[in-house]
Amino acid sequence: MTTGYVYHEIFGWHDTGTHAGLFPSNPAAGLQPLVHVENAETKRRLHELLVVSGLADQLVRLAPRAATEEEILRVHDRAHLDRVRAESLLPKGGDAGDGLSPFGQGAYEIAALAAGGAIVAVDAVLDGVVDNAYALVRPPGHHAEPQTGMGFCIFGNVAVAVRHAMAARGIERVAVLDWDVHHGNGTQKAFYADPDVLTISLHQDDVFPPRSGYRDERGEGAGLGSAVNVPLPAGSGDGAYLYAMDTVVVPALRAFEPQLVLVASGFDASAMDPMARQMVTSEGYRALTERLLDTAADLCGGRVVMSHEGGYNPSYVPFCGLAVIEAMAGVRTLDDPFLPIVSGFAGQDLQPHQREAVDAARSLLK
Ligand SMILES: Cc1nn(C)c(C)c1/N=N/c1ccc(/C=C/C(=O)NO)cc1
Ligand SMILES: [Zn+2]
Repeated sequence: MTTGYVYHEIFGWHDTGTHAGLFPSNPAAGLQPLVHVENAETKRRLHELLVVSGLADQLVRLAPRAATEEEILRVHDRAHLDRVRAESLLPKGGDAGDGLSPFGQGAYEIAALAAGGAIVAVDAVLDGVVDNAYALVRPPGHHAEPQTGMGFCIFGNVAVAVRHAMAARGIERVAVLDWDVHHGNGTQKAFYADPDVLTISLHQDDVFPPRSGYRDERGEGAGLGSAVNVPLPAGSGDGAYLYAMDTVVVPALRAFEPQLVLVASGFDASAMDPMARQMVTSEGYRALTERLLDTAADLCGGRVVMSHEGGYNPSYVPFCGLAVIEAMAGVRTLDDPFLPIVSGFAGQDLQPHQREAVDAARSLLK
């Protein structure tokens, strides 16, 4: 398999600051300047592991380009784009829109490059230059809604790439699988009334955005049934995620018959992530990827494009990302040294209450 890879050092220059919008340093209250979880380090370390493992040499390097205004406006309102661009001109930057997502000067150009990176990956797959592709972009995008950024996201990278595939490349049906541990609310909202875009989100139940990603969020109007949500209980590990993949995601994809599959690929469902309480291991991510690729091979010539989202443990995200991209390229390089620890956690296998949660989601499939 030939796998495309998008990365650019400037993604590491996106400045998310030291206050996360709500927690400015306050010595009298014991608050030190924050090390923001959404920082460059985790993505840089994944990139460097791809290089050091030798896997990068087996990937087709794709240079990102900036998404144009027109491409961003296929998903976002003019007001959102203009506000981000205006605040991005300020020396101290601004916020993506929810007050929790600060950014520095020049963030507009970096966010446009992230969305454009996902577009470049889609074009390389649709042009047959590569079989599949991974866009290691930053800032993430899956929380960004048409009218506002949110949860560290400025523009909906995946949503912009979906609209590009449909408007500029004539693709008629696109499926998005979001395995980031947080609900893919932005992508869901962009296509909630669109029957030609299937959005599937696997996420820890009710973490972020608050009260978002419930099973009964299934789409609206012509789009009813085109959104699938699988909220999973805290503590869900490889067994629960693979059961959800096998009994909900794969059947939904087979029924929808997409011509292209995008993945909002976050690794914050991992067993070592600070932002949630799931237990997925690198081998769990590898198995999820293999199942997805097998399904995509049957449905759409294996056309799968992944765009990086969350994932905040700088030691473990690299090995989770390595496992996914190895599966995409069909090779193995370095073993995950943390695997003996995390795979040994009690409860990695499917638990009754997790089976019930997945079965409840499956019962709502159209
Ligand atoms: C709610 C709420 N209220 N307050 C006061 C705060 C500070 C709240 N959470 N902020 C969050 C919590 C989690 C994320 C995860 C993003 C990600 O990794 N997505 O993939 C972003 C912001
Ligand atoms: Zn996340």
